[in-house]
Amino acid sequence: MGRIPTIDVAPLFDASHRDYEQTVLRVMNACTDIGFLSITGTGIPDNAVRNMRACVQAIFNVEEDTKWDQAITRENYRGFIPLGFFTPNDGSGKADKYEGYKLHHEVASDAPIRNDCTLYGPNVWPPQVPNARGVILDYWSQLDRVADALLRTLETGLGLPAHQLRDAFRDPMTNMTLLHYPPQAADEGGYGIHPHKDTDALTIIAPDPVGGLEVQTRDGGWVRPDCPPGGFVVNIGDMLELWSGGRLKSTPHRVVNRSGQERYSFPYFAVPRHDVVVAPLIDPLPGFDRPAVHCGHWSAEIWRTNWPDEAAHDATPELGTLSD
Ligand SMILES: O=C(O)CCC(=O)C(=O)O
Ligand SMILES: [Fe+2]
Repeated sequence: MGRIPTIDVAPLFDASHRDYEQTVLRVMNACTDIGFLSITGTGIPDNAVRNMRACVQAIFNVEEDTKWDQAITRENYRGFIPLGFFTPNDGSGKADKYEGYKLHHEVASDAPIRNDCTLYGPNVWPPQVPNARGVILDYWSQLDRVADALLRTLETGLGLPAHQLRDAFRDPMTNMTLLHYPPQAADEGGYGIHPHKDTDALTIIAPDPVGGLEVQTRDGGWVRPDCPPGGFVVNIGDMLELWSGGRLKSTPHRVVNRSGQERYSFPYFAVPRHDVVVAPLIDPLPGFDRPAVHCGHWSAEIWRTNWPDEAAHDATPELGTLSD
């Protein structure tokens, strides 16, 4: 344990590929070991990522006032999260050194699913960057395709019925955070993002070449993914850990931007439909005992407890915490 492998996932898009089974095994080994992997061979064109990065830079390259005017609200977790808007939930009171822009799976304002769960809806697209909607939704659909292939891989690897995981992602609560991390001085404490586990099922990130993502090994050290240009970093979140009864690992990670340059990131967080209840689909590992998570309730609690004056209570799902 301790190494983040790079895996060519091209065979995973074709179950009859002669390297399909071997590639499934390699992905499973990474996900049951460190819980992180770098992937190549996704078929995502380089210019989709390049356009996305330019778009994210343009979104943050506006007056500070604009960001506060278009900030997220308690009712709608979409739009800017200006620098220092939230303090981390670890009680330290130290704000993470990033600014963000929150997006969710795009749903039309008259879509029937909004009657079942009010968290669904259209995104707030930044009016200052007119091509943002097109560029981001194009990139998003590419990642939907990659996430689907990875979920099929995990179905195979865990011995689950075909589609058992993938079916949970029809009308998903998948979301994305656009992130801008200003450079941190060498003697400046704190984090871009403090150590945490992802609470979703699966995260996919196009790493910024300036670096800064660090992943905890089981012996407590920190390693950096060595992701080749054009590749993506994938990690298992708490929901897949729970579904797999503890076999797939949700691993703490953090961001420290000591590159001296601006860092931009846009993680895609795959989250199931609102009415999906995540619970082990196979016998849990000995000692793995966690309550089931209702995705709609979980999402609503994430929205609510991000506000520093909102406390978690007994019904708040136990996800993303570092104490096991
Ligand atoms: O910016 C990154 O590379 C990682 C961000 C992250 O871990 C998160 O948003 O959960
Ligand atoms: Fe994360």
